[in-house]
Parts: sequence; C-alpha cells; structure tokens
Amino acid sequence: MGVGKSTVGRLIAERLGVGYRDTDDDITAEQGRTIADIFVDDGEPAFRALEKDAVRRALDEHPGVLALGGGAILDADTRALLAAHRVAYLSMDVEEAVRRTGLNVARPLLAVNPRRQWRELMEARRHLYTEVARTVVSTDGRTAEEVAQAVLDALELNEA
Ligand SMILES: Nc1ncnc2c1ncn2[C@@H]1O[C@H](COP(=O)(O)OP(=O)(O)O)[C@@H](O)[C@H]1O
Ligand SMILES: O=C(O)C1=C[C@@H](OP(=O)(O)O)[C@@H](O)[C@H](O)C1
Ligand SMILES: [Mg+2]
Repeated sequence: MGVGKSTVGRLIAERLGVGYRDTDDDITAEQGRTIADIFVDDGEPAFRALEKDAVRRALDEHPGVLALGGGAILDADTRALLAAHRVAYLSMDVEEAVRRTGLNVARPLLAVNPRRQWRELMEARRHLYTEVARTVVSTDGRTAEEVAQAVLDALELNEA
C-alpha cells in the first residue's frame, strides 16, 4: 500500500508500449463506488471476494502490465495464478510508507495508527509477497522512474 505499484506500473507499461490495468480501478468502475466505501459498507471479506474475481479476469484478459492492490496476495488461488506471471514485489521501509500514504482515507486499512497498522500488515504478508515475486525491488530513496527502470532490468524486459 502506497509503495508505488500503480504509479510504477503505468510507467513500465509506457516504456514497454503495452497496456496498463489496475485491479483497484476495475473494482471501482464495476461497483461505481470507492474502495473505501466498499470496505465501510460491505466489509473487507466482501472486498476480497471482488478483488479475487477482478484479478482472475484481468490476468485472463489483459496481456500488458497489471497493478494489484496490496492485499490481493492474501488469497491462495490468486497466488497460484500469479505463478505463471512475471511478478515484481516493490518494497519500502515503514517511514517511507507513512510519508507516501499519510492519513489517507483512500486506504482504509491505514486510516487509524498507520505506522503500527503498516508494520502488522507487512509482518503478516511479507512471506506471501516473496512467495509470488520473481524479483524484489526496493523503492526507498528512488524516484518512480528509477523504480520502473529497476523492475525492467530485474525482469529483463526490453523497452519498445
Ligand atoms: N518512488 C517513489 N517515491 C516517492 N513517492 C512515490 C514513489 N512511487 C509512488 N509514489 C507516490 O506514493 C503514493 C502512492 O503511490 P501508488 O502508486 O498509489 O502506490 P500503490 O499503488 O502501491 O498503493 C502516490 O502519491 C505516488 O505519487
Ligand atoms: O493492501 C491492502 O490490503 C489494500 C491495498 C489497496 O491498494 P494499493 O496497494 O494499490 O494501495 C486497496 O486494494 C485496498 O485499500 C486494500
Ligand atoms: Mg495502487
């Protein structure tokens, strides 16, 4: 959350000359409401079910760069699907996370005590990110453009 998946994903797609898609955008468009509203109205499990479908559909239909929401990898079926794809895990430290997300109501899981919430989420998830990733790219002290370049290099992707 806030590491730059959506920003960097878009840059990588531009550099490769392919399409960009983001499962959070797909869910928002399909539901006609924000991610925060879905969490508040229906709860996190309902959001995760929508997210699981959105990821499966996007992986099926979309040949370009796909940005996932940070919690998509909580689902075991999603992790299994990702095994067939070149997945980059973008990492950052907690101070950078708080700087980038702040008290951002668009990210409901970080709305209260973001520093502690972020640490707890990462402790629960880090091994899952590592499990699905072909490469881990640190974003600390790097611009989004530098991160995009590091991902292209690490995955040996050639620009258009
Ligand atoms: N490398 C970076 N350095 C500093 N800020 C960044 C970087 N990448 C993204 N950001 C900023 O951090 C915030 C979160 O980025 P976003 O792409 O939405 O992350 P994610 O999709 O992983 O939640 C945005 O304000 C974005 O402009
Ligand atoms: O990590 C998470 O559980 C979430 C990350 C968000 O996406 P980003 O990682 O793009 O912020 C969004 O899907 C939702 O707020 C839940
Ligand atoms: Mg995003």
